[in-house]
Order: sequence, then C-alpha cells, then structure tokens
Amino acid sequence: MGVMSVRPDTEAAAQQAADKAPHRAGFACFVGRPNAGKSTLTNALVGQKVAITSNRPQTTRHTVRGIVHRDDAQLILVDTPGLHKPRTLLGERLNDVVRTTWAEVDVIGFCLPADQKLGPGDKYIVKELAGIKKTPKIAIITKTDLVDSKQLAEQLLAVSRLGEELGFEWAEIIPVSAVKDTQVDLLGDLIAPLLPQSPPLYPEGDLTDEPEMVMVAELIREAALEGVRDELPHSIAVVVEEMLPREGRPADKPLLDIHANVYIERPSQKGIIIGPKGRRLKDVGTKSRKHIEALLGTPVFLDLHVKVAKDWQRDPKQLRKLGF
Ligand SMILES: Nc1nc2c(ncn2[C@@H]2O[C@H](COP(=O)(O)OP(=O)(O)OP(=O)(O)O)[C@@H](O)[C@H]2O)c(=O)[nH]1
Repeated sequence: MGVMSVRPDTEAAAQQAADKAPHRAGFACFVGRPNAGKSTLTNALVGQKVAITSNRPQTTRHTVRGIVHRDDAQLILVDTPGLHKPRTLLGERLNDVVRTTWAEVDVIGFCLPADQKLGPGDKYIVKELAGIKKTPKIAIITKTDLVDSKQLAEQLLAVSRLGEELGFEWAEIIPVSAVKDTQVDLLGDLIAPLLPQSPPLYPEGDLTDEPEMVMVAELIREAALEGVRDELPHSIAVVVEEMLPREGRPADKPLLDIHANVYIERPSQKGIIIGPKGRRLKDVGTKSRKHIEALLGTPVFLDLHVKVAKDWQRDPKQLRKLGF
C-alpha cells in the first residue's frame, strides 16, 4: 500500500487553524481619567447603551459589565469609576473598587483622550498600572475624531514613552473613536487573544449582568443630574425600591410599576431637585422613563420620591444602604 501525502494549501490550513482556535473568554476594564471616554467606548463595543455617559466627570458609580459576543471570544467589560484623589469616604471606597477590579481582570485598557495633554492624572494612573505586572495593558487613545494626525502621532508617542519610563511595555497601542466607530472592532480583535482559553461565561444575548434595578437607578440619576451638576455635583443617589408588573393588565398591554427614591444630602437641596411647582422632578421622570422603557422593552410607570439622607457621602451606614 502506498503512502499518500496530502499537503493542504496554506489558505485551507489557515482556515483549519482558525476553526480549531480555542474559544476565549475573560474580563477587561477600561481605566483612565474622568471623562476619558470609557463608558462611551464600552457602549460602542457592546453596541447598546449599558454604561452611563455624560459630559461631566465621575458619573459612573457602579461597575457595569458590557458583554461582547464574538465567534472566537467572549469579552466581558467591567466599567469602573475614575480613580481620583479621595476627599470623602465615598471617594476612598470608589478608589478601592477600582484597584480591586484592576487586580482581577485579564486585560486593562488605559484610555487617554487624544485631545488632552498627557497630564499628572494620567501618570498617576499608569504608575499604579505598572504595579500590576501580570496583566496585559493596552493603551487606547480615545476621541481621535477631535484631533489631526499630527496631534494623534504625538499622543501615541507620549503614551509609548510613558510606558518605557515606568519600565513596562504596552501589549498594544491603538487609536479609536467611539463616536465615529473608528477602530472599535479592531480593539476587540486585539483584546480577544489576550483573554484566557475558556468557553463563553455568559449565555449569548446577555449584554450585561448588572441587575436591572441598578441600571434603572443609574438612568434616573443621570437624568436627575442634568442641569444641576454644578449645584449638586455628587449629592445625588438613587435607589430603586420596587419593580413590579401592574396587576390586571391585558397580556398585550403590560405596565411595569417602578418606585424609586432620589436621595439628597440636605433639605436645602430638595427645592433644586424638585424645581418650581415640581416641574424639574417631572422632567426627570419623563426623561428617565423613556430610557428605562428602551432598556427594558416595556411601558413603565415611574414613581419618584425625593428623600433627604443627611450627609450620606460621609456615613458608612448610609453608603451601604445606598448600595456603595
Ligand atoms: N468626539 C468624541 N467625544 C467622545 C468620544 N468618546 C467619548 N466622548 C465624549 O466624552 C465625554 C465623556 O465620555 P464618557 O464615556 O462619559 O467618559 P468616561 O471616561 O466614562 O467618564 P467617567 O464616567 O466620568 O469616568 C462625553 O461627552 C462623550 O460624549 C469620541 O470618540 N469622540
């Protein structure tokens, strides 16, 4: 019997290798100064609004995971609050959350806006990152649509140098624009091979495992902050007390009753939130209800109450109650 040697052509071999490539799954988080574009990037990768974005710093309080389902990998994105100089107990807790998250993920993406000079805040974060030796770190230059190619090149160089200075090498350096959807998929391609071999960790179709009540609370908080951030920058917390389908509704006309409390720190802040003749609070309700209905895919009746939780940012008991 003769021996037949079959040598597949290279293309077929590559295809075969791709078919056999082990599936990967794991966690990544984006870090960076407040407003660096982390939430927007998370949303762009996941393709749906899962993290709260705003044009003001430090609106992301909760660790929201977005899940990217790919053929070759499942990428679970953990969105952390910005690391910043702690001034209150809440600030310290938030920084702890950030560091704990960093130590647990498989990949860290450091986000640096293309239109901002690399500053002391960025260096502080990257220095902390340098200490997390085992985890691969990707430098992501965000908001590239805001700069020209010369500015972008300078930023790429600056971030690469910073790595060298601190004695580590970025696994990748990549410019992206989440708003223009430039290179967002490529970022996914770069992160995927850095994840450990694993079957998918979440069922397909799941975009986030953040409890719905927390996401609903974040949407209300986002709407409540709009227009009053200067007056009440960090004084608002929202807790959803109850989400119940209204009884006796026909199957094709469901209604979800949501009861939520908006907490402020001082009685004097009540007027700001509620507004003249209750108009502001009504606005907050209307606006956030639209987002909540889009998120949950069902009509919602939203019942909002404003409550005073005295100095909640400084009181450990209150912080726990409010979910921190
Ligand atoms: N032009 C442009 N603006 C962007 C891009 N990505 C984010 N932004 C804007 O930058 C601001 C901050 O974006 P966020 O995604 O909320 O930033 P963040 O890093 O999550 O902020 P924190 O939650 O405060 O840590 C928002 O006004 C975004 O619309 C981008 O690719 N291009």
